[in-house]
Amino acid sequence: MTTEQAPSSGISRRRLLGSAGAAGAAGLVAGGAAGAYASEATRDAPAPLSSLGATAVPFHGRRQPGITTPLQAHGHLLAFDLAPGANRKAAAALLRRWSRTAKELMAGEAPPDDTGIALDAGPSSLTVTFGFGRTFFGKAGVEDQRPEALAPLPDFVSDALDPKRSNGDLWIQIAADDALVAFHALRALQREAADTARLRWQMNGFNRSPGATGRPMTTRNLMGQIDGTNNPKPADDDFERRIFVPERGEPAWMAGGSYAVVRRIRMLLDSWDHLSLERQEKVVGRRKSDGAPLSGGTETTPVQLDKVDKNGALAIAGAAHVRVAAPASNQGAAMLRRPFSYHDGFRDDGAPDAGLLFIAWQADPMKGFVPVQRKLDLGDDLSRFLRHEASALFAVPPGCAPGEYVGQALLEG
Ligand SMILES: C=CC1=C(C)c2cc3[nH]c(cc4nc(cc5[nH]c(cc1n2)c(C)c5CCC(=O)O)C(CCC(=O)O)=C4C)c(C)c3C=C
Ligand SMILES: [Fe+2]
Repeated sequence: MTTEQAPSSGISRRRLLGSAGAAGAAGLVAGGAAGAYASEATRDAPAPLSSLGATAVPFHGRRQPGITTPLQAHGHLLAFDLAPGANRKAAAALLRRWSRTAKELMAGEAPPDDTGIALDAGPSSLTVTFGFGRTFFGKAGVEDQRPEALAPLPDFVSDALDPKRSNGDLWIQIAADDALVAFHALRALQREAADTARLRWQMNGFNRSPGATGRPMTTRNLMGQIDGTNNPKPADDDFERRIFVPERGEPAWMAGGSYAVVRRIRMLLDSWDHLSLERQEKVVGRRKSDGAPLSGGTETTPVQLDKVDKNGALAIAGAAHVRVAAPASNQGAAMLRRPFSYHDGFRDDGAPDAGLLFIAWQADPMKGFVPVQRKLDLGDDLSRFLRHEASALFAVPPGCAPGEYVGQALLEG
């Protein structure tokens, strides 16, 4: 992952707290000299933010934030449909509003008419990422600009998709290390959709909070596995080529952008939890405790798919998830997986409605998600414990420069 995050120098949202917040703080300590001193201190010199709160990710840049940004603890995925009659001009105005607000919120600044939900907090690594779904282009009158890569994903045998929670004209991924900061952004952006776009679906997810483990670690999913180890790394020679559309790519407005495949994948946790540890590890091909491949070594040791044990059996079984999903088994197909776990209570049958909001980033879904999912669909031991319940594909344009908005080259090009 990149190191694009930096502690923010600004505490502008906290300064905006102003006298109302200070009066509240004073109320807590009213009644003596110490109280007067505390209220003065609260107004003029707020305590420094923790590094978690102070960390800001830049909104402007070559890439949109939220793709190579280290995973945050809280995520919201929102899909919108354009309202009837909303045309290209209205869509452009919406993207301009959304981009301005995203920039302010990511810097820890309060937008006009602020709801106050995130008062006191710093930017907390907030990222906001915007994408366009296949159905956007016809409605906005820019059909000729629709990328070929946005062709509908093929059907997969294991699909049990809910159309109401799939697809969408516009997509926003919001993520932050503070739950209130993330919800604050969601509320601000949803209010700004106003009459131009209506919410189609929303999914809420989470990851480990920074600082929860003794040292920084790859996150775990709800099956208890360390998940994300063998992701392409920004330092890899072919990282840019695999994840981002090349500068001379087609269509021109997508150069430097990426494609996000979003799948809501429910885990059959009751069945999974009944498997022995040995069986669980065989299904994945890695140790549960530390994520080390069953072919030996530690978490980061390269997987040896041809390694055999003393009995001549493959160390990583033929249908183990890491074998079937590996680039070596899929003519080099690779994607950057950047998921959130989710838990939406319990189903009528008593099973947890929980799993993974799987988000895969790639330069071309036909060279990333599609071939790998086809292979998994046919013979992956892990798939027996998964249900793909919703699916979407979005074109995520490159980042924008100060004064511009995301998608400007599409909507004004
Ligand atoms: C189509 C792509 C993939 C889907 C869908 C998918 C679902 C899924 N995966 C896990 C858990 C793990 N996946 C791991 C590795 C891994 N998974 C994919 C692809 C999909 N996974 C790839 C390309 C890889 C890397 C393979 C390799 O090159 O070694 C792992 C191992 C640790 C890691 O490398 O991240 C785990 C664990 C779940 C739970 C899941 C659906 C809910
Ligand atoms: Fe996987």
